[in-house]
Amino acid sequence: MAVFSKFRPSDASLAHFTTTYAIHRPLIQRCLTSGFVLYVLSTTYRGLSARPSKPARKGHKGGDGKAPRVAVDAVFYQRLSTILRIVIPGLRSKEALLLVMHSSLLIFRTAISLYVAALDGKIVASLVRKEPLQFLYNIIRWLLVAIPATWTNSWLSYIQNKLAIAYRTRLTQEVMKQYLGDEEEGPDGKVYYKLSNLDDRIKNPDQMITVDIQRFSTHLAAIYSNMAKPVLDVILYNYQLSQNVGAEGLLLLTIGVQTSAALLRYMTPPFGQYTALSASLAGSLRHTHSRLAEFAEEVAFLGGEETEKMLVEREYAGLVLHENTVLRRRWWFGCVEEGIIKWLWGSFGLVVCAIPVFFKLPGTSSIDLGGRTEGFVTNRRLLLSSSDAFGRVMYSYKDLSELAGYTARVSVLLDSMADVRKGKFEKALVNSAGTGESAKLLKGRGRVIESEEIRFENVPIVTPNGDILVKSLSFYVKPGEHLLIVGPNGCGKSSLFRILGGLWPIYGGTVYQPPASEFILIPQRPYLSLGTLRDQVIYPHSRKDMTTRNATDDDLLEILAVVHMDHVVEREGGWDAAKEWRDALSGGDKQKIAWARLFYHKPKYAVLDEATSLVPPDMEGLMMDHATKLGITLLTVSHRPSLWKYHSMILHYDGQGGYVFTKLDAEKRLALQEEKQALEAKLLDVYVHFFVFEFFSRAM
Ligand SMILES: Nc1ncnc2c1ncn2[C@@H]1O[C@H](COP(=O)(O)OP(=O)(O)OP(=O)(O)O)[C@@H](O)[C@H]1O
Repeated sequence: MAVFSKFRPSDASLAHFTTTYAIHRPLIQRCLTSGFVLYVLSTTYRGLSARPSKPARKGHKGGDGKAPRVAVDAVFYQRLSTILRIVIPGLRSKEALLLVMHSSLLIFRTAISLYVAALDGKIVASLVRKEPLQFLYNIIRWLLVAIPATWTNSWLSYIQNKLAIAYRTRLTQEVMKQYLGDEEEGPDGKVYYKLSNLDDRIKNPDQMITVDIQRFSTHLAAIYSNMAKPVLDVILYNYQLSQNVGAEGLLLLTIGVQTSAALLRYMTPPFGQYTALSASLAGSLRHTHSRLAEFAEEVAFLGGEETEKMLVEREYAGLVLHENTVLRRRWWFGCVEEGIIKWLWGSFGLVVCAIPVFFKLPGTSSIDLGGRTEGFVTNRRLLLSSSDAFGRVMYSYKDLSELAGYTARVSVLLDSMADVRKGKFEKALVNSAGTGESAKLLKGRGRVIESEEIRFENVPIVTPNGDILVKSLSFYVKPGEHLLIVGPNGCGKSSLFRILGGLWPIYGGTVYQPPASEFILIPQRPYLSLGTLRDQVIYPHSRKDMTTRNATDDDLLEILAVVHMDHVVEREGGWDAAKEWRDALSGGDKQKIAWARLFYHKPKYAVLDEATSLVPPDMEGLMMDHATKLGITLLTVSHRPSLWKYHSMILHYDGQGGYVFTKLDAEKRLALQEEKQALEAKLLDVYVHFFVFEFFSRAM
């Protein structure tokens, strides 16, 4: 029933307006439709462009100790563009090709949906008109269109997942390159060490590299189809709709939808911030668990279960509290969102679909019941798809916020690594570090010069938190002149090796040292890698490196025989046996394997940090003799006097910031030590006699 035609203009001007409008309607339609397209594009652009971020709420601190500043703002786009350059390195890259394929499929799918909407209307119209042949023909078209439709959907999901994997691979490769360094990495490397020891920004790089990068990649791959496709859909469906119901209806619909959408956007909680905080809290929980697994034996012997439980529960409670808060916000937001997107917009749509049924639009011819039904069904389908697409644009803002959260995590990782490589650290310093002479010293930088011998000239020993252990240290080690380093606990003996190994920054003076490949460190608890028994002896060499240097398994067996460990090859199931060697070998055996590693590599210098503390004295002598026989110069930290005789120089820290560097006469020093011990024993004897005498004389 065309109600519109029943209205009679009450005066001439209205009649004139209606006639003019009818004449110019095609132009008005075109203007309104183009205006609509521009409007959708500009609102989408504004929706995606930077907006001022809300300040982080009080008490919401990231697990890494900083309030996460996460929002869809300029910082986010700047971070994202940096990461995009990594994950899509060029227009000819595999990722760019996948994106082009993805976009083409998205357009193809929208075209199919438009065709299906029209077909749906035709099927219902043939039912209303009672045309069985037409109905059958349309059903066959329906079945035929299902073939490309299903094919496209499967391809879309396949390519999206491939994109996620490709992004993840690029990002992981880039991060690993920075984290573990290139092959020719100089002293700028060792980022994996510096990140956790010299900088406070990253608490759990493992979680960031394995979990956060994966989530970021999945979100980034999804966000493209979640945003690009709906925007395209909104434009195409609405264009088609404006042809069917008139652009005027579309204008009204747009005003209604945009007003409610603005309200919805205003009410959207900061999901990006929540995501970053969740990832950070989950990382802390994981870190606490992995520490427990790593130190299980120590905790078990100390009976620390209750304390560990408390620590894990505290981390878990923090995570759950946050997740529950997010869940509650998601719940009410879900209600509002569905109410507006599904129900309110649904009603707007029905009203728009009813326009051509109740009103005869100027410039259109009258249609029968079948035609009206066909128009209604097609328009309704278009509207449902369009509102669904617009809903997805709205939802994608939530996705975009979450992506902002993961982008922030990945960026912090990349930025911290870049800073650490440049020697810029962010670490809480001791109070004294900020004042006077200490502050001046911490601003300085020393030099490293490659040399045959080791020589420190006026080098300060400073811990990563700015504690100055020794203001200016000078000593040298010439090839063949073994150095013994002694001093009280915590005075900086091992720190010296950290400076030598390029792990700690040099704040002054000059360090002369041979390249890192000419050093090997044996700590008290040697590192055993994942891999075979052979890998433990030749670490960090690979089997290929071993073949290159013409070493065979028999040579390795001979080396193991020196440290009385040759029996383990048979006991453990051969050279190719792979297990968790950290648990399979005893403390002393681990030290012997580390010594075997030293004998395999035969470096110029060996740094021994309490490296014989767990082996019997006779074995200790054997190992030291063999090392000197191989021409290895030793830098030894040890509290055992039995090792003195192997060294010709001594560096003695006094624990107060001072030190003595001099020749070591082991015999004289031992004699003095014995004399000192004898005097101490005599003194003790005198004290005991004195106290016994005093006690009895008072008692009498
Ligand atoms: N990664 C680090 N961050 C901050 N301070 C550190 C770090 N590593 C070591 N330190 C500090 O540096 C100081 C010297 O440590 P170092 O390991 O050199 O002592 P040491 O003389 O070898 O002692 P010990 O004989 O007990 O092994 C200690 O106070 C220690 O707390």
